[in-house]
Amino acid sequence: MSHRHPRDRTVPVVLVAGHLGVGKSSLVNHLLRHADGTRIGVVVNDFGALGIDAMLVAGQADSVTSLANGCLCCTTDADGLSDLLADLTAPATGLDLVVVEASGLAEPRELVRLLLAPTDPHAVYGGLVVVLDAADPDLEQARLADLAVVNGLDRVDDPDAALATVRAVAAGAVVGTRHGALDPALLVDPVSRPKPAQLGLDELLREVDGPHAHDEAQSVSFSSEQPVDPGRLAAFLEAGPAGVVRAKGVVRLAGDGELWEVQTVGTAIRVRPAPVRAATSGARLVLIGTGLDEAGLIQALEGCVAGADDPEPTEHAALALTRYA
Ligand SMILES: Nc1nc2c(ncn2[C@@H]2O[C@H](COP(=O)(O)OP(=O)(O)OP(=O)(O)O)[C@@H](O)[C@H]2O)c(=O)[nH]1
Repeated sequence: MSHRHPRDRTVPVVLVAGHLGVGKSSLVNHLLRHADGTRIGVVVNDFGALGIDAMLVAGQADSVTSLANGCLCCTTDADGLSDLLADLTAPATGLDLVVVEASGLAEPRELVRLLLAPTDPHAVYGGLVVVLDAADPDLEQARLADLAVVNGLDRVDDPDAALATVRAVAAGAVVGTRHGALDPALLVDPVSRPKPAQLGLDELLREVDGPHAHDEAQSVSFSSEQPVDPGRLAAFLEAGPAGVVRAKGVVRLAGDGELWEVQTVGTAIRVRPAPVRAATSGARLVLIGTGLDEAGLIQALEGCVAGADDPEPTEHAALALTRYA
């Protein structure tokens, strides 16, 4: 995305929700510690609850704490949220991801509605992450999630059974964690920035953070010289392919021949006209997640490519996908 004009730059805003004590702060702290070059803005309603490591904190001004690794942490209540999000996603802040920890703010559903309000040109909805207790997952919340994080797998006898219970009801992606150790790459593309010669504080903290290492996100890349069938691609994305947390890329649609940018988080799909005429006659897609069946996913995507035997697309065929614009 770095080739785009700053006006085009959008920052995903991810909402983290879940019951009291389920591991939301652990997850947010893990993201901050493992941010590497990615600049994360965190919105909480109380710094104390987050308990950011003192070592990570570089400076504090009123309700904003700037962390030594370029991340920012802010406090607000629900009323101040939209103004704060507009500030945090403004190009001048240089943030790559904003995470809103929902505890105590409001109902997750309300917040999603607020985040989806298209008032801020730089913010894009990055998905609802619901943290669940592996020992007693709230299945109602699991249904709402774009990404359900089943945390506390170290505290249950049968982690696979805990994951299967959630997978049975979740529409979006499901990932298991211990101590909130979620790979940030599941939420945002890693950004590499020049590193100082010294170890950063986040790196130092990570050295002592060994047991909470995360399962690395995987990616599967697909490309085709031929355009895709919008209906089949939409059905593939809507089904929430197993293990896929995010998908992104550009696709040319059979029929109208237009080029679209596609981004998904769980089963939340977003498309927009590709901002740059990307040099593809067909499709380039990357699927990001855990436990991916590469061969199966490639095969499924090959099935979305328009074939010579397909009937002529109707005038409205593209709507199957472009209705998400
Ligand atoms: N054993 C174990 N403990 C965990 C795990 N995740 C979090 N904890 C501990 O559980 C407690 C609560 O975790 P937090 O991350 O503060 O939970 P929270 O959801 O942010 O809590 P609230 O902000 O109070 O809603 C802390 O003492 C954590 O260290 C886990 O996967 N396994």
